[in-house]
Amino acid sequence: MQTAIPSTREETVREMEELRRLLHYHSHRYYVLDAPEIADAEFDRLYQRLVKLEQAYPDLITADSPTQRVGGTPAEGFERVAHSVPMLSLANAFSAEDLLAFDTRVKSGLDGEPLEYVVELKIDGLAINLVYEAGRLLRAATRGDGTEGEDVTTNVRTIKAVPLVLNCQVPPVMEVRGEAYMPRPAFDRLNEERLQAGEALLANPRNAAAGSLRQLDPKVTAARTLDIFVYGMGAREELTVGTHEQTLRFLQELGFKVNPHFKVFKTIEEVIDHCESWAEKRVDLPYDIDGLVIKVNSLAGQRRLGSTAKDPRWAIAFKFPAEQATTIVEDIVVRVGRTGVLTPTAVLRPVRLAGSTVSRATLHNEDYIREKDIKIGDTVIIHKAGEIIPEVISVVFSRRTGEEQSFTIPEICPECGSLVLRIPGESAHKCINSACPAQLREGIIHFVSRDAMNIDGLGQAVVTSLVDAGLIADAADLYTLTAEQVVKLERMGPKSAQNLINAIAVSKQAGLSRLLFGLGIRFVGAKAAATLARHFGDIDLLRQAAEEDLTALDEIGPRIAESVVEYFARPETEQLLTKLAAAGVKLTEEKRRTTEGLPLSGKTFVLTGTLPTLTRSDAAALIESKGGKVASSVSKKTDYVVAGEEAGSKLDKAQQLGITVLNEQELQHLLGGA
Ligand SMILES: NC(=O)c1ccc[n+]([C@@H]2O[C@H](COP(=O)([O-])OP(=O)(O)OC[C@H]3O[C@@H](n4cnc5c(N)ncnc54)[C@H](O)[C@@H]3O)[C@@H](O)[C@H]2O)c1
Ligand SMILES: [Zn+2]
Repeated sequence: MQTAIPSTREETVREMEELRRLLHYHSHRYYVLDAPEIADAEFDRLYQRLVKLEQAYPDLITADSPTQRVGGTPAEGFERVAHSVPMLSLANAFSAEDLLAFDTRVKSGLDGEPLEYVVELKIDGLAINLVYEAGRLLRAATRGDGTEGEDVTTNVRTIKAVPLVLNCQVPPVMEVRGEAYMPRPAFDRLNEERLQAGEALLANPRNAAAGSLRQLDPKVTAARTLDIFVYGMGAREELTVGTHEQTLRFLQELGFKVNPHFKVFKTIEEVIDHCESWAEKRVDLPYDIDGLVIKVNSLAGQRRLGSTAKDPRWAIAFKFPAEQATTIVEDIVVRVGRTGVLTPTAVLRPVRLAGSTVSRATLHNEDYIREKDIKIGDTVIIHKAGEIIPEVISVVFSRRTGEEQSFTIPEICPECGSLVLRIPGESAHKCINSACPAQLREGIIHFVSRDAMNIDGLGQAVVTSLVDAGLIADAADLYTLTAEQVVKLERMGPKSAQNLINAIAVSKQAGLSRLLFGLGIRFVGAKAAATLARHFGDIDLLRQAAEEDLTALDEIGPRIAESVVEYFARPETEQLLTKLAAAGVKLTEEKRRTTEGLPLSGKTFVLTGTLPTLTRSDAAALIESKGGKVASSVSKKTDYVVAGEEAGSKLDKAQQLGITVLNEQELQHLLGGA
């Protein structure tokens, strides 16, 4: 999509019309049919584009523009209900800068009055308005277009967390608002059942929740295990609370389920830190959140700020980088892994996803491709959560043209030409050649990966060149490489060669747990590796362990134990370990790490910009080895900011907060000349 404003007015008019048409179409699919065709991030991009054009040409804003209206239209089949207080949407913030701008707007709206923010999780479900009369649930409605929603009372009654009668004295009429959602386990179960029944899978828990609440048969809703968190009130007569926080506590006392993770802050900087911290923590929640909601705490302040036609000025939604995106499968290629298994991979038209550009997604195996019916040329929705490689979750069948091509696993290995066989009883296909060069290469790629030895600068391309040039025949050979050898590789300058050698040297201290994982012992994942390392503390003790010593440990089952014993009995393992030890690679692990007594214990560092010789992760490893902590964003709790070339907003912030800024040399000095 273009980013510049079109040069002529006619072009702008045309683009705006097209955007409105697309946004209406997709809103209908999303809000009314509960069957989106594109990922939310793509919808948001189209929407932001329209906002930008409307800002440039305010006279071209039409009353029916999606930027002027809330949500969708109520669906057929339900009674319509008018909301006594409109149910608005929320403006979005996609970055710290957006939150700072929100803070500035709020402060000027309140003439600089002292201010507090309440930050809540943004549950990814759908808004429900609950009307209580004399303490009894009278009606429940969806948001609809904000003015009128659908009457879904009978269905909402099946949600156990919705109190039908309230605990104590309440005003004669009271409206409570909350988010109905489907917990992740219930969603996975539902999709599993649909898969068995040959029905279309639901795109995400939000759409599943919306679809479940809008069933004409309440028995279906009841079977779907929905839940609700409430977060505010609509009409609120005769209430004495003065802040949003008090409202939440009051609702809790009345017997409503309020999400426990809300917090009050005095500054926007603390709000930003808090929001960023949830980007990782959220994967541990049993339900989906798509961001956090920041609200002005004082209700008087909220009233003073008021609302636009679409959203309140006293609140904003901070959205995480998108985890889903829509793109096209341009090709399907096969990669041979370190165990010889062939993994089909989709080559995608590059697309932004969860903060990075993605051009590949795993397709796991042939059965997976069949099940999802993925073809070359298909438009697909892809998904990425946490650190996991993106996955294709579904095909947008309505975009099929008939030109798409089916894919089958090749019968001979694309790397060595040997025969490929399907492993009996599994869905995997495998190259039968145990000396297949792909296996060595992939083994090294695994060895240096982030959760293993974590060697920066050793990506796929460099490893491939090293293997192809015959410079390494096993992982231990990495440690005898010299900068002179490395610099001869294609696209390798003297500086990056030296950086690579530094990073390899740093990895010698990675410790037993990372090493064990990096060795790629069958069934030994990062977690089992950590358990083994913590328990044995030394690779020699682990090598002598019998299967029953291993299975005695929590989390180590017979399959892992058998595999570990078999691995250490191999002569080539013996050889490899001898070489690693000779190279000075650490083969032990402190049984428990404590930072007490270390020189940097209790100090928090933030790294920004490019340092002259150390990569970020090497610098972090050095700091941590001296007991320091490395954080991702600058706050008042930061002790030092280490800044290199092209340091950005973190450096500005450090200067604002008066935090000590170090260059690499000063850091090295602090580390004791390390
Ligand atoms: N993929 C598509 O085709 C498509 C189409 C239309 C809309 N969408 C997506 O829908 C979203 C826009 O929907 P929207 O207008 O409902 O806005 P929104 O969902 O971004 O924000 C408003 C809603 O947040 C919810 N919410 C959750 N927790 C809350 C809390 N603690 N306090 C207050 N509200 C809370 C409420 O339901 C409220 O109505 C966007 O993410 C957009 O990408 C996608
Ligand atoms: Zn092969």
